[in-house]
Amino acid sequence: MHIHQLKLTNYRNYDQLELEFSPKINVFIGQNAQGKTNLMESIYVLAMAKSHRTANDKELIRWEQDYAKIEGVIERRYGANPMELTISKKGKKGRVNHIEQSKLSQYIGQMNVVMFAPEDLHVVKGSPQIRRRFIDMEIGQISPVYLHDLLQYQKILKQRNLFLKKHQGHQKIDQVMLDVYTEQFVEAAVKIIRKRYEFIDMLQRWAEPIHAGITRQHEKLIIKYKTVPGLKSDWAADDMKAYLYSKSKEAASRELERGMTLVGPHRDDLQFFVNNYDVQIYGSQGQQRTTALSLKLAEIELIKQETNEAPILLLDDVLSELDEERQSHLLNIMQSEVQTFVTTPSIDGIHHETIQHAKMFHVERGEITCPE
Ligand SMILES: Nc1ncnc2c1ncn2[C@@H]1O[C@H](COP(=O)(O)OP(=O)(O)OP(=O)(O)O)[C@@H](O)[C@H]1O
Repeated sequence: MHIHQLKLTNYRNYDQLELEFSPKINVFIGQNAQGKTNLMESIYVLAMAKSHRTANDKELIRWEQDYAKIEGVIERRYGANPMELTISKKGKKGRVNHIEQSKLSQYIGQMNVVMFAPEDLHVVKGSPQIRRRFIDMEIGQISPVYLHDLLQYQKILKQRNLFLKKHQGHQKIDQVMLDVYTEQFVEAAVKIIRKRYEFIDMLQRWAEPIHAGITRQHEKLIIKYKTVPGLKSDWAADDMKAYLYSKSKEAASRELERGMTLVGPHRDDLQFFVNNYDVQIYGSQGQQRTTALSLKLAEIELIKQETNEAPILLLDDVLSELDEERQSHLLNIMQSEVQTFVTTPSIDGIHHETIQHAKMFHVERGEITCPE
């Protein structure tokens, strides 16, 4: 799959912009704060209806404007597919083939992107929140219904937390009401946990050989999903629900003391092991980068497997952060059928071959020019 045309209206520092891309490699060169990340973000938002760097959609609208619009023509195996996303203060609307989608979960998944930005290098070392976000965004791409389930879970969690907060420190509470909340909570939580187990399992299958390849067979990468302690991945859904219900019951008095839900997938995490030691604690910076790179490359393969088409790869300011060997692993991918976008302040630190056949663009103060 590749994006052929992009049109931006009132998006961040772009007033009006129309571009045509190469189906292979596109390189955007520009100084700081000129709009390189904004452009990459717009392609990501066109696919995901969500930014990778902010949860506040209003930030995407050009200052003093009422709405932002991103339009793109996506070339797929079976033909061209126009997509359009409008972001206004009232919300977001997505169109595919000029038809408005009643739900954003129907819109997402039509176009697949993999973003590799400097913050992804922190997926190993950073907070659990970064890793949960990573899992959620990736599953969302291959299974849009997951995003719907996740929203549902967050809604129920919020209601249960409100109840606990309201009764914080109270001796007497409406036990029947709490049980109702807990039942709904468990039902939604188990859906999330099962999908995450499934995803991590697939990711592991791709990431392990990729990581071994990058490290010339010196390192074995294991990804471990940390969810509710004691819960087992091979249990049937009903057994998981019964277990989570009993764990919630057990935690109820502590939850009432603290005024929040203490057990559930909102506290999940990932752990990465290289040759059996925890990379987060013992890994060198280089090993953490290799792990992040293996995860991204695995994501590409996983999306290919699930959708039968290669996703679009967005490399925002990361190439120069990787040494020549790691760059060349990305280079191999870029030279295959993956359309790639690269941003960089200068081409000096980038492997020469990578950009030899690329389409080059210059970014300056919200304007993009293509010298050819
Ligand atoms: N909603 C907005 N409306 C107008 N301008 C915006 C908006 N949001 C961000 N900007 C401007 O966009 C510019 C930042 O662009 P961007 O983040 O793409 O930088 P960049 O070219 O990737 O540079 P760097 O390499 O430093 O990340 C800043 O000048 C910022 O003020």
